[in-house]
Amino acid sequence: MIVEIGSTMIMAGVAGYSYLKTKGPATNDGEKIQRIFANSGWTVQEDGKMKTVRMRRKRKIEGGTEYVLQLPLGMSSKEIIDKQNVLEDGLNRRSKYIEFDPRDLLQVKWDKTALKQIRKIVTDKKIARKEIEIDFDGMLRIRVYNQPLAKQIDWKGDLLRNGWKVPIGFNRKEMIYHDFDKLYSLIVAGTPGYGKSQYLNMLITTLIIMQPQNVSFSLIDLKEGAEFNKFKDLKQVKRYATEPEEAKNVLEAVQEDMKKVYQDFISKGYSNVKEAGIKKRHFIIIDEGADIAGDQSCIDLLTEIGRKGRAAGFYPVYATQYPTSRSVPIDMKRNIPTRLTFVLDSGTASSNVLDQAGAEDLPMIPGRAIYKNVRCQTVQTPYMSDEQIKVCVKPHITIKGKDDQREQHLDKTESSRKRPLEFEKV
Ligand SMILES: Nc1ncnc2c1ncn2[C@@H]1O[C@H](COP(=O)(O)OP(=O)(O)OP(=O)(O)O)[C@@H](O)[C@H]1O
Repeated sequence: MIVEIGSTMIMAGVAGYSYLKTKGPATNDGEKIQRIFANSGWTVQEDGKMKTVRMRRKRKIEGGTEYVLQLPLGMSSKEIIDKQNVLEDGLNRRSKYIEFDPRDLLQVKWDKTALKQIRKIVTDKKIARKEIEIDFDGMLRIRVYNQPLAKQIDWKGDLLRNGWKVPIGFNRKEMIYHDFDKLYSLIVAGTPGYGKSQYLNMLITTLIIMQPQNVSFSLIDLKEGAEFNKFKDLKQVKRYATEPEEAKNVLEAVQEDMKKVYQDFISKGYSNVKEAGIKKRHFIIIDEGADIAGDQSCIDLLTEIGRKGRAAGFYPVYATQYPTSRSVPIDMKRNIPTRLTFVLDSGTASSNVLDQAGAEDLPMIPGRAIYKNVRCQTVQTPYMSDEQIKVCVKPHITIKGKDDQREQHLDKTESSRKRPLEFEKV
């Protein structure tokens, strides 16, 4: 009986499949992509004919399929990348009828649970949402993933690396890192509640664990100290400000320090701290940069630190909830090309940070972000709990207050201190 039901369903499935293939809606993602291009009017005119993309190749990748398409002359890849959501929605579109690919029957074990298994396949298909990534390297590459990225990646000691490499996020294949000694600074943006501040906390803590003797910070927390308060008494924190007026003083002091380091290695005939063998690095971390954006002198200082700081080992990390053309000015972007953007509320906000749309279409998952280092990648940033942060920074708390005390402590050796957690560096 079960066998009879099974064979009838397979026959019906095969017949239905052949019909849909020729007449009905597109049934596989490659066909759907081409159909979306045609239906959305993504075409150009050439010799009096309408031309659209041509599918050149497809290949299996981890967790999905990559489609490689050739664009006709005159079609802009940026416009397509900006409309990524149209492609993603098209690939996730469900018709009213139950979508069932006859090939799914091959997974079914034909016993008394067969109907239950079929129901499960249909339900799984209903709730699964495909995610895509688009790139252009002369060909348009559309990667379609069958499963979404993990919703949480917990921070663990094995994420630590040598040097100044800090984890950015998991991109489905691996954890990707921002190497501050190569890429220097970073702009971080994101609507409240999606992980921007948590990321900054993780970044500070990771740097302290990795380089307790060599790292120092100027922390500017314009959320009235709500975020960086827990770090202010650490010996690595050289300066700390919570008001825009203090922020300017901090930036001026950083500029002075930077000049001294500069003059020091230049006078010895070196062109940067790496060549000079100087191990110290200073991070200027600003949470809610929009609050100083109205003060042009602060923006000018920050832009100069972004430009000259590379050679001197002074690396700014500038974060904002409101990425407008004022809070992320063009000069700053020119000097800080690498960006990390969590969910944003509009394509305009996304363009202000990434120079392209996309962050407004990220799923509303805390920690989900786009990292742009030349090309954009969607990542899930590592989650470090407040408890983990407390444990890791506790051994570094020192007498609070004056800068000279902090500096003195910075110069002391670390040998007598126990590391908060033992981690293996890779
Ligand atoms: N990487 C992450 N993975 C999983 N959950 C996260 C992650 N980052 C943050 N969260 C969760 O989201 C909440 C909000 O994060 P966070 O405070 O960093 O947001 P925010 O964008 O900085 O907001 P605000 O700008 O108001 O500070 C956190 O309390 C945490 O529960």
